[in-house]
Amino acid sequence: MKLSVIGCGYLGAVHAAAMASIGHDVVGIDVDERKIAALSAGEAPFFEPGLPELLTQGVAAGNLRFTINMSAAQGAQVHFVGVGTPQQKDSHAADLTYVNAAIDALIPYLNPGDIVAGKSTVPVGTAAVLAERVAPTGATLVWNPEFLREGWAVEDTIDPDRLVVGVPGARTVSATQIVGGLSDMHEDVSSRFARSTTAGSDSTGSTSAALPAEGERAADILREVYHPAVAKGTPFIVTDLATAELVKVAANAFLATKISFINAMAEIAEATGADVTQLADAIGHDARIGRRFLGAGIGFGGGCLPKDIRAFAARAEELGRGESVSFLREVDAINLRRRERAVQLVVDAFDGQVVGKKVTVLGAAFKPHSDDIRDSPALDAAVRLRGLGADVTVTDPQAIENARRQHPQLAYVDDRDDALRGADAVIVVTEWDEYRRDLSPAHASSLVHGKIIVDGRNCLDAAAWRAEGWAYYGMGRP
Ligand SMILES: NC(=O)c1ccc[n+]([C@@H]2O[C@H](COP(=O)([O-])OP(=O)(O)OC[C@H]3O[C@@H](n4cnc5c(N)ncnc54)[C@H](O)[C@@H]3O)[C@@H](O)[C@H]2O)c1
Ligand SMILES: O=c1ccn([C@@H]2O[C@H](COP(=O)(O)OP(=O)(O)O[C@H]3O[C@H](CO)[C@@H](O)[C@H](O)[C@H]3O)[C@@H](O)[C@H]2O)c(=O)[nH]1
Repeated sequence: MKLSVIGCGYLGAVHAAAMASIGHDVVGIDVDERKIAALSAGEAPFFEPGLPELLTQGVAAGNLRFTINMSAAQGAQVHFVGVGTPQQKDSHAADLTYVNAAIDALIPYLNPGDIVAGKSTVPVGTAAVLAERVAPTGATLVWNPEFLREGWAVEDTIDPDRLVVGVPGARTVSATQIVGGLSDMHEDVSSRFARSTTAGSDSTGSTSAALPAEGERAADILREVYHPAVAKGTPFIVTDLATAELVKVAANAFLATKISFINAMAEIAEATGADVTQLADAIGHDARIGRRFLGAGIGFGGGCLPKDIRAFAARAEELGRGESVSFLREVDAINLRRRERAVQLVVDAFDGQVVGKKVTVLGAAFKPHSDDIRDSPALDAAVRLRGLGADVTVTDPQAIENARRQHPQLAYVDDRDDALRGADAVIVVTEWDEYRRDLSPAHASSLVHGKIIVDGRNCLDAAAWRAEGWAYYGMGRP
């Protein structure tokens, strides 16, 4: 199938390459000439495991190309839109400038019957407005939110844990509502539901939707796009536009809440001498809770969770439902307090005398396996420590170039051991294997000047570091 992917950043470049790898004929379009030049040469413009291989393969095979010309979208059957939706400069709301610009630029090249599939994370209600703008072209707008994690983006795109497609006119109804006869839906709903499930959606208890023809056709086309995942039984959930938009922000709100919950427990643990990592293990054994995303530490960052919870709260306010998600403000506040806490641990380790102390910051990316520094807790800590007068050196296996561009005032060293040499204190803020697994306390001891280590990710073996004579400080653990 011919596809276009508009916006070739962390989401779009991976989406384009992944779609080519499953056999589609893909053109990726972006306004950033440098990015397009790199991608066209088969090079990844950012670090994402597995992406270089897919790019080389697709570009060489001829079914993956990149351009800055929107006219290249003409003739594609599905147009994915994955441009950025950052936080607005002067508010918590999402900035939709790029989405609006991309749709406006695409409209002249749409043919009747085309599908425009929004992938950007947008405030609920955006898709309905865009659908009206697209409608005169005869194309159909659907919303197909993306759940990939950076660092696992290729795998998550090709083999997602679920696919969600919001289509126009759909009213979401659950199988139980229909089967149990509890629905107040129109009487022909069951036959339409049966049609949409036989089209391949539901062997998994997924919900589906009562679809008018346009929505049903759009859902079928998206099933064809994602054919390998659909064939292996990946839940394919068809909803209305608003539900699809909400699914995305609700998922991120839940993940952020889970992290802030455990970080709130870390605060209580700090006041009581308890160990939040043991607490997380213990509650995580309850299958209803689960251990994943209970990693207490310096908190969440990145280009998604922080801005998405803020945009969600801002949108809820606009809808007059601010109080429904007012807890997200607390989630945000807990998260930001952990950054302060990590910095305070360093300051306290020096009895408040941090001025002029050499502090090595291990990590700059917002998480390992990524070079993304958007709203990175690691860099936030580095900047704060420098602001307090420490002599800060930052190292990271992948993110130094991005970090230097954003924070040129910080000192950067590529090599981990060079960065550690002569340090008065070390703080681990991104749990790369290089710091978590491959750095032994004995080796670190041979490099540093002072044996103080702050474990901002609770990723080190506290006993092992202490046994080597280090003053070890974790986040919510003794
Ligand atoms: N990064 C992720 O892990 C991820 C996962 C799921 C959803 N999302 C969402 O996807 C969207 C994109 O995120 P990202 O991380 O890829 O951002 P990004 O900043 O890496 O990429 C956005 C790209 O869009 C391009 N762009 C901007 N305006 C354009 C236009 N008018 N036409 C064509 N291209 C244009 C930019 O040049 C940039 O390359 C956001 O809404 C984000 O919330 C991201
Ligand atoms: O137990 C945990 C897990 C994560 N984090 C931090 O949380 C942030 C986000 O991590 P993660 O969710 O793995 O990264 P992203 O790549 O930003 O992915 C999130 O944001 C994407 C963009 O919306 C979604 O598609 C993904 O499903 C969602 O996980 C990072 O700073 C992590 O260090 C913790 O502090 N503790």
